Amino acid sequence: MSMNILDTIIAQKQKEVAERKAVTSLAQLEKQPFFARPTLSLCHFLSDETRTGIIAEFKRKSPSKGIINDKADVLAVTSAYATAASGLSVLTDTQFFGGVTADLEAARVNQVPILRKDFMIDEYQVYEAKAMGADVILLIAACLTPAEVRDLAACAKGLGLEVLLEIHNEAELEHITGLVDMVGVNNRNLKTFEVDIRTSLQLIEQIPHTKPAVAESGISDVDTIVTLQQAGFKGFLIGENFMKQANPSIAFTDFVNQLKAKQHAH
Ligand SMILES: O=C(O)c1ccccc1NCC(=O)[C@H](O)[C@H](O)COP(=O)(O)O
Repeated sequence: MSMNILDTIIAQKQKEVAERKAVTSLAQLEKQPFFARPTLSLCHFLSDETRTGIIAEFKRKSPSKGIINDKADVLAVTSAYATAASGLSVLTDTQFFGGVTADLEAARVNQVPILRKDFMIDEYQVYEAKAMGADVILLIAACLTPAEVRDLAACAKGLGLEVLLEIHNEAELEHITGLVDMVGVNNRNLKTFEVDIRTSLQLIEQIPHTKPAVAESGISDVDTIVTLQQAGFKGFLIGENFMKQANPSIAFTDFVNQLKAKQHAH
């Protein structure tokens, strides 16, 4: 049977996690400076109407696009994003996305919630997320069973982290549990890379109203945000649209100004 990109990423994660466990124990992670810090609530920031609902992602490269931006400075870019974003998303996967733990640690100077964007398969990674200063973890339904989602979410909640569960189709709605704080709908099919905003619009009706909904991937214009907002989405995860510009900070600020003008006109 042929492997898709998600299978390849997960196989690599299993190897990496085993290697890291052999080097750093949970007790050592617990002693790291950020481990004891009180976390910020992304749910709370998403409901703050003085912010935009945008979760702005620092993303150097991706399996679907290759290099997006290998020059951007993580501190400068995330600090610009933090002026109006409701949260930051920082990729910590190295092989497929060019991210590193130090990116998230550098972004931590910002007083907005940070999502550790990675492929979580083991409680060890949840401890790592807390140790590097994250506030939220991502659990991807496409690579976890409902029982694994429950266990990883319980571990996250025990450490004071919030959980964003990512789904992509109706069948994955079954992964939603009381331990999940927010539900993300990824418009990118992680197996084929096809992006379609209609995925979000089709699934929103079935997401419980108690869980803020986040539309993810392929968002590149303010009209799409307005459409998604009208459908009920509270969060908008955007990576490539800003990162592909030579200056992602300026691209973000221009986008926010356009969004405010559009919302003012409605
Ligand atoms: O982006 C990819 O190519 C990708 C491939 C395989 C698994 C995950 C992938 N991306 C993760 C994401 O979901 C996005 O980084 C995130 O939603 C932002 O998307 P975009 O605004 O389209 O960069």
